[in-house]
Amino acid sequence: MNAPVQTAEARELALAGMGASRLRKEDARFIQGKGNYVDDIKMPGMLHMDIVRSPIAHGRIVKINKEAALAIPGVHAVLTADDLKPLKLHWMPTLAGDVAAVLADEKVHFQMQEVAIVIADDRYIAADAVEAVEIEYEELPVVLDPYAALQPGAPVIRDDLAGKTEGAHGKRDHHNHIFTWDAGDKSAADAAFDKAEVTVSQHMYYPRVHPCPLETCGCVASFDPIKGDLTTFITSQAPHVVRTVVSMLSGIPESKVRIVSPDIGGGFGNKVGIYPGYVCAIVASIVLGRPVKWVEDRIENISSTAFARDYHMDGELAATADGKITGLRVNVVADHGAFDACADPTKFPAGMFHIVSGSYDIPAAHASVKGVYTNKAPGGVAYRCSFRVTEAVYLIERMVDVLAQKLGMDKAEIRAKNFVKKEQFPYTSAFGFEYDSGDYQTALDKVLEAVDYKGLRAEQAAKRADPNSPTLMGIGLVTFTEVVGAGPSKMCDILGVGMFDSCEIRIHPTGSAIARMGTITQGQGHQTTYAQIIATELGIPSEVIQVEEGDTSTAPYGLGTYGSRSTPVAGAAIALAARKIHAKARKIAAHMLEVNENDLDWEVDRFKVKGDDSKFKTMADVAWQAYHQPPDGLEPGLEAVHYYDPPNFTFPFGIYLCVVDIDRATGETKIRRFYALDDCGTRINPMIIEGQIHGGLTEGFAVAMGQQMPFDAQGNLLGNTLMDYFLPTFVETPHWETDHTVTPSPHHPLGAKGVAESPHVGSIPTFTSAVVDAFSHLGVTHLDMPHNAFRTWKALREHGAAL
Ligand code: PCD
Ligand SMILES: [Cu+]
Repeated sequence: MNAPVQTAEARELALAGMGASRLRKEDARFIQGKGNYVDDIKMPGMLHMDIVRSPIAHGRIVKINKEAALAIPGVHAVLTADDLKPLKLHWMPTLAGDVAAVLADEKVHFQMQEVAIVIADDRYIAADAVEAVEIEYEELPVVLDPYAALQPGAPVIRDDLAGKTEGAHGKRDHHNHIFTWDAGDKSAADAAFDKAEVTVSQHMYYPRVHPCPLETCGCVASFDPIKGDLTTFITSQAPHVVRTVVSMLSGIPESKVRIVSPDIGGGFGNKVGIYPGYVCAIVASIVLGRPVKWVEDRIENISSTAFARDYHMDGELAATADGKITGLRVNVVADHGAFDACADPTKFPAGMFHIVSGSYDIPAAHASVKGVYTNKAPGGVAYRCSFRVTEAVYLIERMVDVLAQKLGMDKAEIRAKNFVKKEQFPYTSAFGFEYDSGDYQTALDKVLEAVDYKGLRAEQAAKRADPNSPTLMGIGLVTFTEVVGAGPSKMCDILGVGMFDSCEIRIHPTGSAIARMGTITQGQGHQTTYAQIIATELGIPSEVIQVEEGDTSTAPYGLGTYGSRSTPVAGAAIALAARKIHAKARKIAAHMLEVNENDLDWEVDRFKVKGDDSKFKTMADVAWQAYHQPPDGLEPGLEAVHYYDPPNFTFPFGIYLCVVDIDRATGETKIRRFYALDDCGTRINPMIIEGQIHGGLTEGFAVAMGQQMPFDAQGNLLGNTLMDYFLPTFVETPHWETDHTVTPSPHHPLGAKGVAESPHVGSIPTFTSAVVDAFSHLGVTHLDMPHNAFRTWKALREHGAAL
């Protein structure tokens, strides 16, 4: 009997390649508790580190007494800044061009700052020893408000910068001023405002929040005193960058430093930076010659590792009387805490904030961001957003609503009127971004129809007409554009290393494969989706393609995973590495079939001789040949490496609509409906995309409806536990409806754009838009987040709408 003939479609399905909702390969180990996280790593002779932290937000260190701590049995060392000084490691450079104290040097600048470390036999002894370290402080006045910090007589936060009038990003004009960064054309924007028929302005505060991944930060550092090798397992979203920085700081050749990011329990930007704890654990391992583990607890994570946002924003729009936007002006005061430790591409101290013109064709625009020091923890990371895109999208979407309100126009109508039109792409914004592709109107129409927008507005009007309605109904609409995939090396670097990414693929003789990339999954499912790209490109089933990331000793150099850059950058590298292999495979197949390369057609998983379906060689046949008997003149083996430097960012977009019902008696807000349409170009795994959207929407819900990091007057962070800091569970999380359109990126080899951050960036202003919409008939133009029941109830009272 002949073997069953499989159609091309059947063979394609069997590959589980691009477009397939392939189940996550990583889940088999995660759901069985077989993940391997930093805290699962145990090494022979391993010691444990814990950190002594400042109880006050600002003060001088008068005295540190280690005696009692050192006397506890099992304590190996207590180290302070003075111990790090001879190694010049008591301060370290930050990604933003500032320096940050590794251990407080004479002064503490924020509550919970790292002051000393204790290394002991186990975590419990270390914790006891932390309590036993005696530190005397002389308290200094605390400044928490960035506007107050810029007053002439404000307390000096950074004594170490005394007299420095120049920072990493230009002039400093006050002792607490970090930088002022401008984008766009100020005089053009001013001229638009001078001529405007209508102008609106709005102040808004985007609160300080924390990414709060389930797994906190930590590492296991192991220095081998004999070989001089340093291996560190670390919760890092950018292991290669860590290797470079560790080598630069320690003087150990980069070839002797191995950084491994094992499984990571969520990153969300929190694991991009290099924290004092990592540096201290590495130093401790070098000093003691034994492996040292450090893992933060939840309170340490929320209070001291990177926060996000904390932007005080003023927006202004100029427009014609019929709603065409003619100008945009934005002023931001950015609270960076005590050290400028923002994680942004080097040349962008406010990240990609200048995407602030959004999805709209605005002819003249200017934005200015002023970074300020305060007595708070440093950070400023891209919490599920590609470097301050969240703040930018929030601002423009709020402003367009404010303008619509002033003009009495519908939210959807004013947006459609100002969209960058399909035929305008590639479109260069007033800030200089070249938007690669988009089709906003099609997406908007789809959403408005899906939710019956007219019907919703009619229902809202009826509710408003009824004075006894128990609820206020609000409809939020946001039409956002993101900028992800940092980035072209000519624009984006981290500490001088261009933001390219990489992929290496090796096909084995029997036709299975291993592939390694410079990115690192933290839950996104790269092991599943990357294999799908290779499967489609090379005709090898996803199932036999092993994807490995995160070990600097094996993976090619890459800049890591954040800013939704993996698909736009590494995803392209994967496709192009696969195409190099494909080109070689074609030569081998031609040799095997004794035809010219040009006489071959590629079909799913095989090269076929043109016009003769019976003559073909599959990729598996070719792989065997490559190792068995390659054609003369061709080297054996079948592998390729590709480093991809994107020509541009990608610009995914989305249209989100939210309906809320606010209880007029309690202020409780029910999310009745949330409809999210996303366009990320070519979709690799629709199921994973949907999961990413659900996760990002849930995090957006958390930020908009509950997350905040309030401080008391002394600088104590109130609410640094999960009792207080809002992490929605299944119980609080609304039901999400998802939809999509597909507008491929013209410059990406697969047409794919990043997607993971879109739902976060897009949803937050949608919630605010909905809540404010419920109050808009009362003349309310804006309400700051979080929209928790208490704050919303106060607004109901203030505007005479409470029952
Ligand atoms: N078109 C397309 C796109 C995409 N995709 C898919 O999806 C995902 C994603 O992707 P993307 O967008 O590219 O991104 P990535 O880079 O990878 O990632 C990153 C992100 O991611 C997200 N998501 C997530 N998830 C999880 N689970 N976890 C985590 O952690 C996380 N994180 C978050 C964040 S925050 Mo930042 O860092 O802040 O900046 S950024 C971020 C993957 O898997 C991929 O493959 C597909 O399929 N298609
Ligand atoms: Cu961001």
